[in-house]
Amino acid sequence: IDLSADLFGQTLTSPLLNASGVHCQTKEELNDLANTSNLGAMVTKSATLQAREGNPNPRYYDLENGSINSMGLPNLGYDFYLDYVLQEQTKPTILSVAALSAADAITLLKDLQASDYQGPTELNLSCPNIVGEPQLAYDFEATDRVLNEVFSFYTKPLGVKLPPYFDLVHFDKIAAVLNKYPLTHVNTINSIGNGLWVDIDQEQVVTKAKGGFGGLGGTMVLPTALANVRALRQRLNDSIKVLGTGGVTSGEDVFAHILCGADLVSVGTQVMKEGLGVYDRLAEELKAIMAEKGYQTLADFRGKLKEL
Ligand SMILES: C=Cc1c(C(=O)O)[nH]c(=O)[nH]c1=O
Repeated sequence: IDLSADLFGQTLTSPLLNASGVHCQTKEELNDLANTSNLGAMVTKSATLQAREGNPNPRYYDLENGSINSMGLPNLGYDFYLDYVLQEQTKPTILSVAALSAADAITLLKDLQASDYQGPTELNLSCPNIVGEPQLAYDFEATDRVLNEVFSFYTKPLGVKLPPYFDLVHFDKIAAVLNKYPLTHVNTINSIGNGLWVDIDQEQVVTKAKGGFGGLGGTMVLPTALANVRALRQRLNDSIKVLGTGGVTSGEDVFAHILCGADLVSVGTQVMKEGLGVYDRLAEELKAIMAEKGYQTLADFRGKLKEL
């Protein structure tokens, strides 16, 4: 059984990654990822031009069937993560970047274009937890404008992190925009934005920022994640890879993401619940499913979801 996968020309021993934001903010956390078996590649916490504290605590809450977070984009700043991927990287790494404005995104990517970094970058267009800021990728015209300007100068490998869409016309619209650009990949989904959890005993919300509204992850988002992976795979040019993120807690979930078309699969909430050992479990479970079904490689079943 062969779990190898390709990350923009780099061969990975496993198709599994961490979801940006989970266990990837500090040097210690990034080094943990580098030393995690069955984690084929890793993604940094989305970096902004300036370091950020993020939202006040409580800002992450574990739920029976997932998680809710309003972290607020805490990160050590773009310079730290650029230095990490240039100097410290030992495992294939995707540099995730974010911006609070289109202007900041352009500034950051112009600097990255001028830097020695030649590796993959992921532009996060979907952070749901910046007070007062919309999730850019829900504005199709704005997304088109930003990507048009970015690709007027950026020539290195670049993908985007997308929010979940919930309307087939929206899948058509975002795919029509993305297919205009030489993107390496889309990573779908980010958390389902602006969910709300209620603590019945205390009769109050469980996270502080935005009155308790936050991004949802974990088991509860799996059907939405699978739909977005499938819909975008069906609509995007073959040259654009799909990284499936959302709701993975078992080898079956990894299998489902790949069956829907995912080239690679990221895991977030379940790492928060189970720790980095989850990757060994998921790899073993996936291999057992493949053996049971007579599949040797991921390509044997990738994208082959049958309809009725
Ligand atoms: C980059 C900010 C994000 C955050 C955050 O830092 O609040 N949480 C998410 O679920 N997704 C994000 O994209």
